Amino acid sequence: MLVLKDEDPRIHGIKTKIRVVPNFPKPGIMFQDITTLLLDPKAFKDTIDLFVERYKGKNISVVADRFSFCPSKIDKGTFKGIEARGFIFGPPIALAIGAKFVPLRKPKKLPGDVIFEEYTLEYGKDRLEMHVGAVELGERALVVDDLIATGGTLCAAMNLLERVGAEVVECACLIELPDLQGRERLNGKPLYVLVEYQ
Ligand SMILES: O=P(O)(O)OC[C@H]1O[C@H](OP(=O)(O)OP(=O)(O)O)[C@H](O)[C@@H]1O
Ligand SMILES: Nc1ncnc2[nH]cnc12
Repeated sequence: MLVLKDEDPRIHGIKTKIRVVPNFPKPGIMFQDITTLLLDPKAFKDTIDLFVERYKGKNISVVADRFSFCPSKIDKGTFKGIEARGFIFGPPIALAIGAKFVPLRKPKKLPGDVIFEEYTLEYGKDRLEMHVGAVELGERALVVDDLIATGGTLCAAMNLLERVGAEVVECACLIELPDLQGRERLNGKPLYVLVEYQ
Protein backbone atom coordinates (compact mmCIF):
# COMPACT_ATOMS: atom_id res chain seq x y z
CA MET A 1 0.00 0.00 0.00
CA LEU A 2 1.24 3.49 -0.78
CA VAL A 3 0.96 5.78 2.25
CA LEU A 4 0.24 9.48 1.89
CA LYS A 5 3.06 11.67 3.16
CA ASP A 6 0.94 14.71 3.91
CA GLU A 7 -2.48 16.16 3.31
CA ASP A 8 -1.91 17.99 0.01
CA PRO A 9 -4.80 16.74 -2.13
CA ARG A 10 -2.54 16.49 -5.17
CA ILE A 11 -0.54 13.75 -3.48
CA HIS A 12 -3.53 11.47 -3.36
CA GLY A 13 -3.97 11.81 -7.13
CA ILE A 14 -0.27 11.13 -7.70
CA LYS A 15 -0.32 8.06 -5.49
CA THR A 16 -3.24 6.51 -7.33
CA LYS A 17 -1.32 6.71 -10.62
CA ILE A 18 1.74 4.73 -9.47
CA ARG A 19 1.36 1.09 -10.43
CA VAL A 20 2.94 -1.57 -8.22
CA VAL A 21 4.12 -4.63 -10.16
CA PRO A 22 4.98 -7.63 -7.94
CA ASN A 23 8.03 -9.77 -8.73
CA PHE A 24 9.59 -7.43 -11.29
CA PRO A 25 12.41 -7.52 -12.31
CA LYS A 26 13.09 -10.36 -9.88
CA PRO A 27 10.98 -12.47 -7.48
CA GLY A 28 10.27 -10.58 -4.27
CA ILE A 29 10.63 -7.06 -5.71
CA MET A 30 7.52 -4.87 -5.58
CA PHE A 31 8.31 -2.67 -8.56
CA GLN A 32 7.03 0.90 -8.37
CA ASP A 33 6.05 1.72 -11.93
CA ILE A 34 5.91 5.46 -12.58
CA THR A 35 5.13 5.09 -16.29
CA THR A 36 1.44 5.00 -15.36
CA LEU A 37 1.83 8.37 -13.59
CA LEU A 38 3.34 9.84 -16.76
CA LEU A 39 0.22 8.84 -18.72
CA ASP A 40 -1.78 11.32 -16.64
CA PRO A 41 -0.77 14.92 -17.45
CA LYS A 42 -2.41 16.33 -14.32
CA ALA A 43 -0.73 13.89 -11.95
CA PHE A 44 2.62 14.36 -13.72
CA LYS A 45 2.30 18.15 -13.58
CA ASP A 46 1.24 18.05 -9.93
CA THR A 47 4.38 16.03 -9.15
CA ILE A 48 6.64 18.59 -10.81
CA ASP A 49 4.72 21.50 -9.24
CA LEU A 50 5.10 20.11 -5.72
CA PHE A 51 8.86 19.93 -6.13
CA VAL A 52 9.04 23.36 -7.78
CA GLU A 53 7.00 24.95 -4.99
CA ARG A 54 9.44 23.51 -2.46
CA TYR A 55 12.65 24.56 -4.21
CA LYS A 56 11.84 27.85 -6.01
CA GLY A 57 13.63 30.81 -4.44
CA LYS A 58 16.07 28.60 -2.52
CA ASN A 59 19.10 29.79 -4.51
CA ILE A 60 19.67 26.37 -6.05
CA SER A 61 21.82 26.59 -9.19
CA VAL A 62 22.20 22.88 -9.98
CA VAL A 63 19.63 20.11 -10.35
CA ALA A 64 21.39 16.76 -10.74
CA ASP A 65 19.57 13.66 -11.85
CA ARG A 66 20.39 10.37 -13.42
CA PHE A 67 20.02 10.72 -17.14
CA SER A 68 19.92 7.53 -19.11
CA PHE A 69 18.24 5.96 -22.04
CA CYS A 70 19.50 2.70 -23.52
CA PRO A 71 18.24 -0.82 -24.22
CA SER A 72 17.72 -3.32 -21.41
CA LYS A 73 20.64 -5.53 -20.59
CA ILE A 74 21.11 -8.67 -18.56
CA ASP A 75 24.61 -9.45 -17.32
CA LYS A 76 25.91 -11.89 -14.72
CA GLY A 77 22.46 -12.36 -13.23
CA THR A 78 21.93 -8.63 -12.78
CA PHE A 79 18.81 -7.36 -14.51
CA LYS A 80 18.63 -3.71 -15.44
CA GLY A 81 15.35 -2.47 -16.83
CA ILE A 82 15.00 0.09 -19.62
CA GLU A 83 17.13 2.93 -18.32
CA ALA A 84 14.70 5.76 -18.77
CA ARG A 85 13.44 6.99 -15.45
CA GLY A 86 16.25 9.22 -14.31
CA PHE A 87 15.69 12.07 -16.71
CA ILE A 88 11.98 12.50 -16.21
CA PHE A 89 11.74 14.73 -13.16
CA GLY A 90 15.02 16.65 -13.03
CA PRO A 91 14.87 18.75 -16.22
CA PRO A 92 11.39 20.26 -15.71
CA ILE A 93 12.23 21.09 -12.09
CA ALA A 94 15.53 22.68 -13.15
CA LEU A 95 13.84 24.83 -15.81
CA ALA A 96 11.13 25.98 -13.44
CA ILE A 97 13.49 27.02 -10.65
CA GLY A 98 16.07 28.59 -12.99
CA ALA A 99 18.84 26.07 -12.31
CA LYS A 100 21.10 24.18 -14.67
CA PHE A 101 20.51 20.47 -15.18
CA VAL A 102 23.47 18.15 -14.68
CA PRO A 103 23.02 14.59 -15.97
CA LEU A 104 24.53 11.80 -13.91
CA ARG A 105 24.92 8.92 -16.31
CA LYS A 106 25.61 5.25 -16.33
CA PRO A 107 29.07 4.18 -17.57
CA LYS A 108 30.45 5.17 -20.97
CA LYS A 109 27.62 7.51 -21.95
CA LEU A 110 29.27 10.87 -21.36
CA PRO A 111 31.77 11.97 -24.03
CA GLY A 112 33.91 14.30 -21.91
CA ASP A 113 36.17 13.70 -18.94
CA VAL A 114 34.23 12.21 -16.02
CA ILE A 115 34.45 11.38 -12.36
CA PHE A 116 32.54 8.34 -11.15
CA GLU A 117 31.10 6.56 -8.10
CA GLU A 118 30.10 2.89 -7.85
CA TYR A 119 27.06 1.76 -5.84
CA THR A 120 24.73 -1.17 -5.11
CA LEU A 121 21.00 -1.34 -5.91
CA GLU A 122 18.07 -3.35 -4.54
CA TYR A 123 18.56 -5.73 -7.48
CA GLY A 124 22.03 -5.18 -8.83
CA LYS A 125 25.03 -2.88 -8.90
CA ASP A 126 25.95 0.10 -11.02
CA ARG A 127 28.10 3.17 -11.48
CA LEU A 128 27.30 6.87 -11.98
CA GLU A 129 29.44 9.31 -13.94
CA MET A 130 29.45 13.12 -14.08
CA HIS A 131 31.26 15.45 -16.48
CA VAL A 132 34.21 17.24 -14.99
CA GLY A 133 33.47 20.99 -15.02
CA ALA A 134 29.66 20.65 -15.03
CA VAL A 135 29.43 21.84 -11.43
CA GLU A 136 31.56 24.50 -9.79
CA LEU A 137 32.90 24.92 -6.29
CA GLY A 138 30.28 26.28 -3.90
CA GLU A 139 27.23 25.73 -6.10
CA ARG A 140 24.02 24.78 -4.30
CA ALA A 141 22.67 21.52 -5.68
CA LEU A 142 19.48 19.50 -5.51
CA VAL A 143 19.65 15.77 -6.27
CA VAL A 144 16.45 14.40 -7.81
CA ASP A 145 15.38 10.82 -8.51
CA ASP A 146 12.14 8.97 -8.99
CA LEU A 147 12.68 6.58 -6.08
CA ILE A 148 14.90 5.82 -3.08
CA ALA A 149 15.29 2.17 -2.17
CA THR A 150 18.65 1.28 -0.58
CA GLY A 151 19.89 4.85 -1.04
CA GLY A 152 22.90 3.73 -3.08
CA THR A 153 22.06 5.86 -6.10
CA LEU A 154 21.45 9.07 -4.13
CA CYS A 155 24.55 8.46 -2.05
CA ALA A 156 26.68 8.08 -5.19
CA ALA A 157 25.11 11.21 -6.69
CA MET A 158 25.81 13.25 -3.54
CA ASN A 159 29.38 12.01 -3.42
CA LEU A 160 29.98 13.11 -7.00
CA LEU A 161 28.65 16.60 -6.30
CA GLU A 162 30.49 16.99 -3.02
CA ARG A 163 33.77 15.80 -4.54
CA VAL A 164 33.71 18.83 -6.85
CA GLY A 165 32.84 21.17 -3.99
CA ALA A 166 29.09 21.61 -4.45
CA GLU A 167 26.79 21.93 -1.46
CA VAL A 168 23.98 19.36 -1.69
CA VAL A 169 21.00 21.21 -0.21
CA GLU A 170 18.58 18.27 -0.26
CA CYS A 171 17.64 15.08 -2.09
CA ALA A 172 14.15 14.84 -3.58
CA CYS A 173 12.32 11.67 -4.63
CA LEU A 174 8.83 10.86 -5.69
CA ILE A 175 8.76 7.49 -3.86
CA GLU A 176 10.53 6.10 -0.79
CA LEU A 177 10.74 2.42 0.15
CA PRO A 178 11.32 2.98 3.90
CA ASP A 179 11.84 -0.69 4.72
CA LEU A 180 15.14 -0.59 2.84
CA GLN A 181 16.39 2.23 5.12
CA GLY A 182 17.95 4.21 2.29
CA ARG A 183 17.78 7.41 4.34
CA GLU A 184 20.43 6.03 6.64
CA ARG A 185 22.94 6.04 3.80
CA LEU A 186 22.51 9.75 3.20
CA ASN A 187 24.69 10.81 6.15
CA GLY A 188 21.99 13.03 7.59
CA LYS A 189 21.31 14.90 4.35
CA PRO A 190 17.64 15.94 4.19
CA LEU A 191 15.43 13.86 1.93
CA TYR A 192 12.04 15.05 0.68
CA VAL A 193 9.60 12.43 -0.66
CA LEU A 194 6.01 12.65 -1.81
CA VAL A 195 4.86 9.07 -1.15
CA GLU A 196 6.11 6.13 0.89
CA TYR A 197 5.48 2.52 -0.04
CA GLN A 198 4.97 0.17 2.92
O1 LIG B 1 18.01 3.67 -3.67
P1 LIG B 1 18.58 2.68 -4.64
O2 LIG B 1 18.68 1.30 -4.07
O3 LIG B 1 19.89 3.14 -5.20
O4 LIG B 1 17.58 2.51 -5.85
C1 LIG B 1 16.94 3.58 -6.47
C2 LIG B 1 17.24 3.65 -7.93
O5 LIG B 1 16.80 2.46 -8.59
C3 LIG B 1 16.14 2.83 -9.79
O6 LIG B 1 17.02 3.01 -10.83
P2 LIG B 1 17.63 1.86 -11.71
O7 LIG B 1 19.11 1.97 -11.59
O8 LIG B 1 16.99 0.58 -11.38
O9 LIG B 1 17.36 2.16 -13.21
P3 LIG B 1 16.44 3.00 -14.17
O10 LIG B 1 15.84 4.15 -13.45
O11 LIG B 1 17.40 3.45 -15.17
O12 LIG B 1 15.40 2.07 -14.68
C4 LIG B 1 15.49 4.13 -9.43
O13 LIG B 1 15.18 4.88 -10.59
C5 LIG B 1 16.51 4.80 -8.55
O14 LIG B 1 17.44 5.57 -9.29
N1 LIG C 1 11.09 -1.57 -5.93
C1 LIG C 1 11.52 -0.74 -6.88
N2 LIG C 1 10.65 -0.22 -7.77
C2 LIG C 1 11.08 0.63 -8.72
N3 LIG C 1 12.35 1.00 -8.85
C3 LIG C 1 13.24 0.53 -7.99
N4 LIG C 1 14.56 0.75 -7.86
C4 LIG C 1 14.99 0.02 -6.82
N5 LIG C 1 13.99 -0.66 -6.25
C5 LIG C 1 12.88 -0.36 -6.97
